[in-house]
Amino acid sequence: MSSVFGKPRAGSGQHSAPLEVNLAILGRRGVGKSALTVKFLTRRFISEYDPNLEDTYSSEETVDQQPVHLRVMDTADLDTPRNCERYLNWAHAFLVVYSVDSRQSFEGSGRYLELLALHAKETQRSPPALLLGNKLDMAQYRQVTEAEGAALAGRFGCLFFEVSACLDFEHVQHVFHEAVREARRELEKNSPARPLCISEERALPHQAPLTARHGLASCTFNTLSTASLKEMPTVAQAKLVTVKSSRAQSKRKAPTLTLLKGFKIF
Ligand SMILES: Nc1nc2c(ncn2[C@@H]2O[C@H](COP(=O)(O)OP(=O)(O)OP(=O)(O)O)[C@@H](O)[C@H]2O)c(=O)[nH]1
Repeated sequence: MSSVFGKPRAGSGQHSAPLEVNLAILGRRGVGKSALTVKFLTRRFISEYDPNLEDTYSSEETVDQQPVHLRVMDTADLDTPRNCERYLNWAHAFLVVYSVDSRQSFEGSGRYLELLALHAKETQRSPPALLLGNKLDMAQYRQVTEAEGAALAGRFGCLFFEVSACLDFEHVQHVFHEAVREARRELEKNSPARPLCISEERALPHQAPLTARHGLASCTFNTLSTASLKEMPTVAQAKLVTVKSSRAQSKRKAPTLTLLKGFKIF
């Protein structure tokens, strides 16, 4: 009998379980965390919603041909980081957002990056962060230059993008997928490949060989040694609601979003 566990199989990537990635979006109020999240999930720019809701959204993505179950926590920290454990211990990657037309929000993003760096030092675990300067469409009212954004990102060793939640979807999607790639790199780095493996032809100690006990002409006894499971982060507490956008309802093939609390989707 030949064992297949632990050995790469042709095309196995297509049917493998999706990679689970938790992404938290941080930043001061009004920088566009919700607008970016909704843009990514629905391709739409939504300008109106309840700013006090902290929601976690779930979306099935394909990143570099790999299925990914992505959870996005759109945090609502008010003006300073509070009760941060809920996302610090949960996220595999962070998007730290400021608005290019707000110096105050830029300073706030620096504080978030410091918080993440401190947490990484304390826990010896460093989920990647990406710095985003949002509202690029408001560039004429800039209070933060692109060079300043890049310099801050450089100080903390993170990727940097300027985006706009109300411009093209592809750019916003690219940023979220980059966050998935960063998270994946970090997850792979921290969990060395421990494949499910089968060692063949191995008899159990203190037991007669299976062939003898059952009188089988030929039998291979396989010992299954399972991969040790990585400790799973606690999933954020939230109410699960399935929401279909009107476009999803009108086009049967459009993706259905599983949202944990609803935006107003028009
Ligand atoms: N022009 C422009 N406005 C944006 C953009 N992103 C968000 N906004 C607007 O900025 C305001 C705040 O956006 P939100 O997405 O609510 O910001 P937030 O960071 O989630 O804010 P809180 O929920 O209060 O933490 C809203 O009026 C949005 O319509 C953008 O890229 N460009």
